[in-house]
Amino acid sequence: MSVTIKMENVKKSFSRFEALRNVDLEIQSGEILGLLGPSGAGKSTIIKILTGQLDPSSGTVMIFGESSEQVKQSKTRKRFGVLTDNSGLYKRLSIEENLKMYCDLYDLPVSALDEALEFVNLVSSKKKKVSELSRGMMQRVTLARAILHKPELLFLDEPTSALDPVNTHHIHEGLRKLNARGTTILLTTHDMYEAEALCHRVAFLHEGEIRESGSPEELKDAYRNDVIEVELTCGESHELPVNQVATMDKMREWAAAQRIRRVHSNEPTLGDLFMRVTGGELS
Ligand SMILES: Nc1ncnc2c1ncn2[C@@H]1O[C@H](COP(=O)(O)OP(=O)(O)OP(=O)(O)O)[C@@H](O)[C@H]1O
Repeated sequence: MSVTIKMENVKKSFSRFEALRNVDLEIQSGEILGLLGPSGAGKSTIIKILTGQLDPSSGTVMIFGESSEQVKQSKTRKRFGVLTDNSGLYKRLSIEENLKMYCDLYDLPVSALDEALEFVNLVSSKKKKVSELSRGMMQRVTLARAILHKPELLFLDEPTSALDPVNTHHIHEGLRKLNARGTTILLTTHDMYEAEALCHRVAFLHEGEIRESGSPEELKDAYRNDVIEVELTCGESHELPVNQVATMDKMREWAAAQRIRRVHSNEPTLGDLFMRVTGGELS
């Protein structure tokens, strides 16, 4: 595995406000990394810096082994696909006409358009004008545009925030397939289920700093409190340490008297970790 993205000591200030304080982030090729954090944490700022829409105030940013300055001058940007909230679509044109323009720009066959529309579940709506689309449809068109040229690296700023569960599932399947074909993906999300379902690694960003990173399993292990919660039929609830003889004795006693209603493992969710890392500022 090689390193696709490397950010070292990256700071970004807007006037006197420090949006990014000291970001170190590495993404390996073939990885799906989820950037999690409350509103205003700096997630979009990181994506904008990586995609050349903003310059960092200091620090180094390397993508495919090139500095962010070199990337701006080279053809490397064609290796990216980007989805941000800025759609850049022509409202008076249809979905198909908009995407056709991008096919021409990237010198792609029209078959690429159909494949991308299939990916976002919009084949039957391709004649619709962009001005007539719902927010979720618009989001899917911008996603189709981002993957049209089969990029090696995909930046997705909240890719499913406006989607219903069926389309979210469809997009997740598509992203997994793209990743299986080798696409590296950096996505931001507020949806902890999405993070857990899709990401090999997650990084928690808070107040412009990465506070924790690792695979969802590693992070949950690190924060696990080794207790089980036993709910009894009388309504009482008891927390007991796992792997202790006394716990097993108690469980045996309750089981013999048929007093156990439910047993919970108390494994923390990514949502629990988010709350701990960010001090409970869910957005
Ligand atoms: N162009 C700008 N000028 C001034 N401040 C900015 C600018 N862009 C972002 N900020 C500030 O930087 C901080 C980080 O913003 P950013 O958009 O990166 O957050 P975010 O984590 O993506 O939030 P959200 O989840 O709400 O999209 C915020 O406090 C925001 O107000």
